[in-house]
Amino acid sequence: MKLLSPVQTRALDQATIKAQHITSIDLMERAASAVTNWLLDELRLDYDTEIHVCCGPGNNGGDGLVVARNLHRAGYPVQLWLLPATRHSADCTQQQQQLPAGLAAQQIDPDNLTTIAAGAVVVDALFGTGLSRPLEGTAAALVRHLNGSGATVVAVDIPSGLYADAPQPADCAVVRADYTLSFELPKLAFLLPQNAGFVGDWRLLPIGLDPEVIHNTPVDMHFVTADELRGRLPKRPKFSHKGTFGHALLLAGSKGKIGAAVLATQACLRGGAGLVTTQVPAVGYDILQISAPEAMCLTDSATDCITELPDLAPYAAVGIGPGLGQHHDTRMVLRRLLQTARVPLVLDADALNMLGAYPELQKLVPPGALLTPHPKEFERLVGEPARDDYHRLDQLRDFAGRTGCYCVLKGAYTALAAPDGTLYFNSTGNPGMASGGSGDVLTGLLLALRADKRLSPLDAALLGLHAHGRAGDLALPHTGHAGLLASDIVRFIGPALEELMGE
Ligand SMILES: NC(=O)C1=CN([C@@H]2O[C@H](COP(=O)(O)OP(=O)(O)OC[C@H]3O[C@@H](n4cnc5c(N)ncnc54)[C@H](O)[C@@H]3O)[C@@H](O)[C@H]2O)[C@@H](O)CC1
Ligand SMILES: Nc1ncnc2c1ncn2[C@@H]1O[C@H](COP(=O)(O)OP(=O)(O)O)[C@@H](O)[C@H]1O
Ligand SMILES: [K+]
Repeated sequence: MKLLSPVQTRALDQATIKAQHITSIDLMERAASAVTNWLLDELRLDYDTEIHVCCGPGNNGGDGLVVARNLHRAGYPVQLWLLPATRHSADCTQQQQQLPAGLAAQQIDPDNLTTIAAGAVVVDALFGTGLSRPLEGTAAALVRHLNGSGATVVAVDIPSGLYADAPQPADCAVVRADYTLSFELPKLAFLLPQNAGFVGDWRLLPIGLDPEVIHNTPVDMHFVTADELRGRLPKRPKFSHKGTFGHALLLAGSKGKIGAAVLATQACLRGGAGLVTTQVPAVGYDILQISAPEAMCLTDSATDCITELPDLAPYAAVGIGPGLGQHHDTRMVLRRLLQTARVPLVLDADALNMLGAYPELQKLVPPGALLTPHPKEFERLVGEPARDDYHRLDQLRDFAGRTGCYCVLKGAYTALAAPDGTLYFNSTGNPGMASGGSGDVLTGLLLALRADKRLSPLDAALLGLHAHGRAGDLALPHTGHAGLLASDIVRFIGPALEELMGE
């Protein structure tokens, strides 16, 4: 799915109106019907629930007016509140004029805000994507009042006061919604941790926006869904053999962190690599051979950390990082690897930390490599803390563009920046995955997909990120959130990949 800017969203509305020979009011009615149906079917409004609909002066307020009208006609006791404003959008004005006689709109008075019961439902239709400055005055007072009420708040399109694709100045009034009901496509703001407390649980409601216009709108950000990836993982041909899918080499582990090497190795095996060889320090030999008998094991001459780079000739891709440690000799191995590898690389964890600590190493990273930092590792990599989540995305794009690498930023909606600056947000995964080892599993899986010559670097990364999160989602019913371990993710990599396999 494309992530559109507010300007592009407006253009899409206009193009839809033109292409479908409808009016802007028709589109507003569609949006409001979708919201009304969600309130009735999903939130299961009760006839005795206290319901407040708060409307602003623009088309977001217009949506709210229609929701209030729909609920009123369906027999629900709606209290309708209007934000005082000097100018209203034409459609908002028209909807106000067409309110049914029995539904009185009341002006919001900042000095006398209505009491809202904790069990009430509030529909926030104050401001949508037309927000042009932080909320102040009556709007800000109302928002703070709503946020302190304990009511269930349902935001229409976007929580009022939140920008769709830019950061807020600190301490602005922004609605803290329990649910955000947006139309057709998600907004960048929904995907960033700093906005989680505002956006709540977000849903997309289809309103028939023109697919051709969406298709033709150029964007540099995507929210990647299962539908878009399904079929992009090639099937395994009948006469395939272990050489067909590539031989992956993994350099991982140090004393006390051989588990990271085990998890990454298991994930690489489950990710479909034809052959997997893992090099571990001598201390890891028995552990790896016992826990991943399908993999071959190279042992380093050093006991506790990796100090030798094997001959790379047999390998289709090389991964380095999980549990590696940052010993001087290990750093020399990383340097040699970066200098000599002619195959796809996956760099994670301590490999990234060493790139951060030694910028001269960073210059050696070959274009096309795949890097998988979490936010702290990414900060070390770029050597500068991000001001906020938006700035961090700018840094991510800049890093990918500057180095020619594919760089991941791990999190709830893991982002991937391609060298051309395009951002892809992953849509799978759950908070049960926020525990040690999940990232090691991702590295192993991505390594397997990078070793498969049939896949482009971009597809390998997108499929791997998706399947990793999906495997976590498939594991969840068996483990619960707290009980979800990285090894559970490994167990479900196979089924997750199977869902993406095409003809
Ligand atoms: N395709 C879609 O997404 C559709 C969107 N519609 C709705 O239309 C909305 C966008 O409507 P508008 O463009 O009218 O935008 P808004 O409803 O957000 O209102 C913008 C108006 O508020 C004023 N304003 C902006 N920031 C303010 C502030 N901080 N304090 C006071 N006034 C402020 C602006 O000057 C402008 O007059 C969407 O969010 C959505 O709810 C639907 O009606 C139809 C379909
Ligand atoms: N709340 C979450 N929702 C979805 N995925 C998550 C969440 N928290 C963590 N993950 C995923 O789990 C992995 C954690 O990686 P990382 O932080 O490197 O862990 P570790 O180093 O312990 O293996 C990442 O792929 C991340 O996207
Ligand atoms: K809103």
